[in-house]
Amino acid sequence: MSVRVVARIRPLLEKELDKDVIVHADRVDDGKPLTLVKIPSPKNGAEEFSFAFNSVYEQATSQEALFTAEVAPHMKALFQGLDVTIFAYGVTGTGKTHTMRGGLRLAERGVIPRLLSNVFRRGKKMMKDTDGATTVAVALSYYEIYNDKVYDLLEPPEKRTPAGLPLREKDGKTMVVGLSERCCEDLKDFEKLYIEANNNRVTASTKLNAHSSRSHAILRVKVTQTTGDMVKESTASAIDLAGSEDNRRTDNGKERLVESAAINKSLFVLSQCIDAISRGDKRIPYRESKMTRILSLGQNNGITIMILNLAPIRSYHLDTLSSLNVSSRAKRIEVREIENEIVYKQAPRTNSGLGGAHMQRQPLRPLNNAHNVHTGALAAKAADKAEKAEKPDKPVKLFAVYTDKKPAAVVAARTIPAPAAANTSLPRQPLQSKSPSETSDTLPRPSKLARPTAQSLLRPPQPITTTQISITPSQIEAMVEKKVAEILASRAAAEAEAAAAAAPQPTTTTTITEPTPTATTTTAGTTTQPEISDEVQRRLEALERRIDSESRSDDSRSEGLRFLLQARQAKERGDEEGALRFYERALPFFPGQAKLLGKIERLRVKLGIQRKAERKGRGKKNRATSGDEEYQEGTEADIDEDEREDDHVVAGRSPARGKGASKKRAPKGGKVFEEEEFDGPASPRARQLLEIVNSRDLVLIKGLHGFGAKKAQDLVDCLTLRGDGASWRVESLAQLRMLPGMGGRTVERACEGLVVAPV
Ligand SMILES: Nc1ncnc2c1ncn2[C@@H]1O[C@H](COP(=O)(O)OP(=O)(O)OP(=O)(O)O)[C@@H](O)[C@H]1O
Repeated sequence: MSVRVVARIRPLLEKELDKDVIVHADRVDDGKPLTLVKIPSPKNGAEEFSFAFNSVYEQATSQEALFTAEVAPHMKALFQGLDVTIFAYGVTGTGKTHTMRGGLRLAERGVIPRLLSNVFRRGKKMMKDTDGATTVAVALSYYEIYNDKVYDLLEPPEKRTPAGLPLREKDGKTMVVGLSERCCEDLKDFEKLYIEANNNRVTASTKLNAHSSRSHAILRVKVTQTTGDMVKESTASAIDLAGSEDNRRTDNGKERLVESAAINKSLFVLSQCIDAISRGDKRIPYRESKMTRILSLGQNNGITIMILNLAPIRSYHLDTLSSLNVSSRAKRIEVREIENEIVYKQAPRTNSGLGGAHMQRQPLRPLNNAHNVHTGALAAKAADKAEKAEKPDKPVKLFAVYTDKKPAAVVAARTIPAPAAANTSLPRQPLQSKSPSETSDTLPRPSKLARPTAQSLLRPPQPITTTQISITPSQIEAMVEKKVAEILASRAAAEAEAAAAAAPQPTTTTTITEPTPTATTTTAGTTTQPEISDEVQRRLEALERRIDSESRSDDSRSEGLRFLLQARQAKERGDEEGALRFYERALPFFPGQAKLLGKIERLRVKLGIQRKAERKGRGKKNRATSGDEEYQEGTEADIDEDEREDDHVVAGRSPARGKGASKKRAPKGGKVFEEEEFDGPASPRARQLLEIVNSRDLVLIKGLHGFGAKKAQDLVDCLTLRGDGASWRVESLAQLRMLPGMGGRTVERACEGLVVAPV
């Protein structure tokens, strides 16, 4: 199923006039529902553009009507185990926060409080209908992404660290490490938490909106249904994106401009993701911003609803066209409606507690078992198969990383229900407590998550009988290697992950679960899956730790890149001292980087700041000189401000090049691009330049080599006028050269300024 995209036109605000209204809802035919948004061409008012959506809501639409039509129908699916994501998108001041949060009065309450009210009501009904056999727990996490950093809104601002919380991919989902989660008993509980948390959100006044959200806010509502020892978990996410804005209209000051750049960049990346998915590209640039990583549009399973908020008046004309363009393409994104797996409760592991809504750590499992892999149809098929084979009732264990050495009675004791909702806000505990010497005497080791058949879900779980098995060192090696490959592969490429998830998922897999002559035994007709020795367990844990630390280093790298970006922005503002400060702050993240050292050195010289080495006298002169030499040489590992992990081509001005660097990048004759970039097939660099130009994003265009504010502005105006609105695109560098104010040299320089990232 596709992402559902609906548009909502807000009513006129005070001081807005009827005569300025240019956006209308319309229908394809009389008697059909409203599905079209109509807006005149900015160039020729007599001409009208029409954009089709799944549904369109007029100015007069009430909060209740929107919720009833768009969100309430999916509440049942949420309780069936599907994740539901609702996000509001649009220009600043168009009503996103009003739609998602709304006002305090009953009629003005937005999607979020209504969603919570619905969840509590359903939960209570379910408990009542099952005479308490099923319990429903609701837990919230709430965070914002501000200037591409993640902050927990349920924690007071004093607790924020400058770097924010890191992200991590796990089981195909992006999670925030260290995020707190609060249990919520009822609507009152929620409201208290929510109001308090919203006070922590970064908002500020812009000319367009007195309370503009300067951050993307993400509320996650985790619903946990427990029946006996079966646990079904699903999450509703409500996302209020910050508004894209045109800085010409906002009168933003310096700080607001930095925020705005971050907001616009993440929204630009979102639009790039939407474009890439709708074009069917293999590579989707999710990782370019934290917001797109978290939103994972088209990657996440479940139901996704995008609400496009629109202002009806002329002063938003071009912005409205641009957001209509983006969101109408989002309709083409396919999402898989796949329920979350039911899991069996297990005794809490002592090393749990990375924190966050999804952060209960579990033993490493095969990837195809770690995703939401079974549809209702598959589950039914599995049940059918199980019945036909007259297999025993107990759940089939697909993968286990612990050796059960306890007698069956002890194993059975593990099925005693664990506390319903573990508070995952605790800091992460070291893993050492899992060593057998510390746990085996007093605590039984936690049981594994077993993948149940649908048949088995209907019956009480049986104790699992296991036997000690032996595995050779080479088998262990093979298992660990396979696991490493699986995990690294899952992180390596979004496309590989999407392809793997889209492919039919086998119900049993991996060498670990495959019975081998030594690993499988039969006891009283019950086939047990192979168990894994403590040694494997230890190695898998070491692996987990390695992956953890790798993902942390990813985050610190992006932190460093952020400083580089800030340095570049400062440089462009002419604030060389600021630029120097940011370069220096970036240095610890890229120790010894020749190019970075060179930049720092040159700025210091320019600003007349004496180098430490010079101050300390001759004796140390050599060391300082070697720094210079390093810069002159350039190295393979040089870092550019705009470097991005996943991209082949990176936007932005290329940093000043040392001899070595220019040698590397520029062909003879000083040209860093090939002639074909102008007339022949578009090179990656040319495509990147065209993408930036076609984005009409002033901040990005201003970042191009040789572009100042005026040239960028002229180009955006020219594109808008030239092509009857936001849909017209410059298709080639030759075409770009022909635009007024461009010319060969300008395009050439802009192209030169783009840095081709190493492949
Ligand atoms: N459907 C609506 N009915 C009544 N008032 C609305 C509606 N939509 C928006 N508004 C009003 O419009 C103004 C701007 O709305 P809001 O703050 O929700 O915009 P926004 O898109 O979230 O802006 P930003 O991105 O800057 O945070 C607010 O005063 C809000 O009350």
